[in-house]
Amino acid sequence: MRQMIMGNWKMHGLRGSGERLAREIAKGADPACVSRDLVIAPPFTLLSSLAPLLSPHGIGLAAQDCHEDPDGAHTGDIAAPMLADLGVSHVILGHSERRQNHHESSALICRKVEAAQKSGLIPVLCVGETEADKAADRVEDVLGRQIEESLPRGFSGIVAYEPVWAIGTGQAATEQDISDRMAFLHAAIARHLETDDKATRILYGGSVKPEDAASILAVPGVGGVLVGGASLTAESFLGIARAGLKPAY
Ligand SMILES: O=C(CO)COP(=O)(O)O
Repeated sequence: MRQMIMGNWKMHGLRGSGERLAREIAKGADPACVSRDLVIAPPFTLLSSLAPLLSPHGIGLAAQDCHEDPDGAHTGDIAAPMLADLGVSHVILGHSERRQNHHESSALICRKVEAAQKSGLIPVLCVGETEADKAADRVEDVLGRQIEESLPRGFSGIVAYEPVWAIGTGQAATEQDISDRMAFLHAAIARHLETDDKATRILYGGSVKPEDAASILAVPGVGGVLVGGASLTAESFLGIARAGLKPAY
């Protein structure tokens, strides 16, 4: 399975700076794209202007959230069909910043995943434990519950394992921890969906940098990485996209 390098720009980028960054990534991306799938998730405001800059280079376009209904009286929200209409290919759902800042429950996230799939978008469902969960030795309980409650039965998409304590802290999880969590998540997803153990691509996210990307991407079971801060310059994002690849460019 091809690995995916996904950049989550979060709430960063005005038109000028966002389009400039997308152009720089697109310019350097073609050789890196040969063996990995690249996807950029800018804020909603940049989706339509980035679509024609990224798609000719085979780079996917992701939104960072969507509403669970296809339309309706929901001031300020964005529906999945609106995203599909702009040429969006993926949507990040259940990111810990939305679970925390917007009190999103796993049940709500599950409905969003279903809405995304119905519109032909590929959901990227985020799960991850907090520092307190880790300290209380309940990581597998928390991850297992998030999988059970956020993944609809007919799930067809990507899962991202993002330990909350690793996000934006500069402290990525260790390779051993990532390997253990990948094995646990692959088994939990397969059990829940009654599929093959390795059928679902699982990304790792949390302080991924160009320097440690090659070793993280080499961990068994890792289907790619979801990158926050280091996706905000072309140099570091492309450094991660190329990490560990033979220099055929
Ligand atoms: O939240 C993340 C990606 O969705 C990770 O963010 P950082 O790479 O900045 O830690």
